[in-house]
Amino acid sequence: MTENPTVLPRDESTLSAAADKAEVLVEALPWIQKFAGSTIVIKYGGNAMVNDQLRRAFAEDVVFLRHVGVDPVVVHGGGPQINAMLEALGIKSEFRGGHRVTTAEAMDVVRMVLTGQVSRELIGLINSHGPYAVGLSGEDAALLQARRKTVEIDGVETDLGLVGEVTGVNPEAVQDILDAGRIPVISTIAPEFDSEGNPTGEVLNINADLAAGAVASALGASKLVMLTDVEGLYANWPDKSSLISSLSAADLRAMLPNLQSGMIPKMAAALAAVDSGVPRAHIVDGRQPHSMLLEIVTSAGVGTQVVPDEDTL
Ligand SMILES: Nc1ncnc2c1ncn2[C@@H]1O[C@H](COP(=O)(O)OP(=O)(O)O)[C@@H](O)[C@H]1O
Ligand SMILES: CC(=O)N[C@@H](CCC(=O)OP(=O)(O)O)C(=O)O
Repeated sequence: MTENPTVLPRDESTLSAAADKAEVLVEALPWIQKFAGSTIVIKYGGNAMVNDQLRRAFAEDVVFLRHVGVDPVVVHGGGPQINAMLEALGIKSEFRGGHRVTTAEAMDVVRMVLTGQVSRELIGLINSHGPYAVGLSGEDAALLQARRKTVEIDGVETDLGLVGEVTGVNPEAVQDILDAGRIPVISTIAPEFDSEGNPTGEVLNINADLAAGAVASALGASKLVMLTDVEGLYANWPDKSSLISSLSAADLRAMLPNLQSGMIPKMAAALAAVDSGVPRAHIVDGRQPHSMLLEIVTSAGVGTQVVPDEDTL
């Protein structure tokens, strides 16, 4: 007995739309070949997590990368989510030089929101595709070590409370998770160490961009991609016509003293990563679904990229 063949109606436009989709897949091939087997650190900023559609698209992109042989490492922020919780609890907080001045009271909230809320939600979304994501904070397996950070404001060294800068990364903690075929999701809380290298027993709040830069350097990542709530770095913020598509580490170093607010740690992190051998750092618009995947697997560079000086000679 023969089955009747199924005949699907096809018109020219359906066929051409299908061909367009195939083009996109084929365009991805050289990029997939280039990055298969390499580590890409993705910093997912709190401002790029503003709705369910974006969060779901992010999780899909990360799982896609993992399935085409890339080792994605997620370092997440959560500034707006911390703000909301501090406000609900009536705890005041302010930013200096792009960092939250963090009191002991605020630190408890930062730790709770980053490790107990933002990280858990992200892990849940990624794991809706399979058992991939494993959460860890900088406190786990000695992943991060930190010391107190101060910032210079108008020539004055200014204290930030329980805010840290990363002094060491233990990449094995992350590598073990990657080697098991899973996706590490990192919250940026770190134990404090004194100048003799002994733990003080305190934990510090680390800006997620700076932590992502340090993790990318320690892992020898082939890219650092930072998702935020602007298209990229503007030369004359807030003039939207001044978006920079590519700049060298030297150009960025010259711009750094004049940057403002959240762009200070973000671009410092991009520079530190490129200076320590990460071949590319990208700032992409996390408000556009799949912007991260587009940056990695297409030739249509989106946002701003920072390249080592030798690449521009
Ligand atoms: N030169 C600049 N180019 C782009 N954005 C800038 C610039 N200077 C300051 N900003 C501000 O930096 C913000 C991004 O930093 P931040 O709020 O810390 O983002 P995230 O939470 O994604 O880390 C932008 O929303 C913008 O308001
Ligand atoms: C010291 C410091 O500022 N820590 C940040 C940590 C979270 C973060 O960096 O979140 P985004 O990436 O969403 O900005 C904070 O408390 O907001």
